[in-house]
Amino acid sequence: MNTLRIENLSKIYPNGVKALNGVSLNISNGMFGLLGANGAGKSSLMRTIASLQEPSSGAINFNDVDIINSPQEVRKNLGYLPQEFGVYPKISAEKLLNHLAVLKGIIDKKERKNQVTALLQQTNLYQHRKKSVYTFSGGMRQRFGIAQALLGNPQLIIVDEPTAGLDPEERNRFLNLLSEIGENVIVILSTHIVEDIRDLCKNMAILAEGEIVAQGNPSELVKGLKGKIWSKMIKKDDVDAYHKAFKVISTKLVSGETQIRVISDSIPEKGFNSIDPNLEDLYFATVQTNSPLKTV
Ligand SMILES: Nc1ncnc2c1ncn2[C@@H]1O[C@H](COP(=O)(O)OP(=O)(O)OP(=O)(O)O)[C@@H](O)[C@H]1O
Repeated sequence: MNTLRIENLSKIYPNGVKALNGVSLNISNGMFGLLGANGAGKSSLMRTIASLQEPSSGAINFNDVDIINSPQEVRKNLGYLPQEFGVYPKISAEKLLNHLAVLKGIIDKKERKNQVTALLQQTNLYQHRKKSVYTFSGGMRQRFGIAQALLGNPQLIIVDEPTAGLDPEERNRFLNLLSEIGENVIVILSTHIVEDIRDLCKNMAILAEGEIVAQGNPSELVKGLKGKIWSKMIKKDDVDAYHKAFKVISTKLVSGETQIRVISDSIPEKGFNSIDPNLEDLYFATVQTNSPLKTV
């Protein structure tokens, strides 16, 4: 079992932006979802765990080794799919993966060939191996990104917003691939898409303005909201008034009408219906009230 312990991590960039503020997390094998809006600090956290940048303060231990003082410990165990993978050279996927395997230190030629072939098959790219990656679709590129991240059998895999821009079929295929991998290693999936986390992650955290505002098992966290989420269909013109009167967590157009969802310990007023909370409610409720909700 691999363990990643993050304690009281903060990151202040030279321009004074405090991107992370006292982040503490315990992560073990399986898929861990990190949910947060744009600018919440997800990439800052991912880059710091990947030892691409140092934190301003705090500690990170991977399998009980301090990886801020010994970054090579995490680097040799790391598979990283950054948000921007950069420009692909005009060589075939197979050649590029082989080249990346050399860079990752897989020097034995036979072993390298075996790994490259197995990973192209696992990511369903084997039939496209002779094509250049820059001709690939978004989904194929992300699958190639995972193939390169898996070179060298890493124990810690970090994927930063991997599903943005993928069509639903590719997104499904990609997420299934991740969950297969996540059984025996740590996979940290950073995303602003609630659905990416709902079905796949046994543990998650919500990051807002550099702080962890909720963490735990997604369904346990959602259970904590039971009986507290109320909905009502209202006129579009009344939205502002409801925002002033109640803790509105979301407003949605449903068949041309406006549905508001409100968080409240008891019925807010006549006409509201109690509804089963979902992960999206948890996300909006937590980010807006910013009150830490924790389960053990
Ligand atoms: N190298 C940097 N120098 C200065 N500020 C930075 C740097 N990188 C990120 N920031 C700032 O830190 C904050 C957190 O950014 P970060 O990219 O970590 O968030 P994010 O949750 O990954 O968002 P996104 O999904 O938009 O990438 C933002 O205010 C951002 O502008």
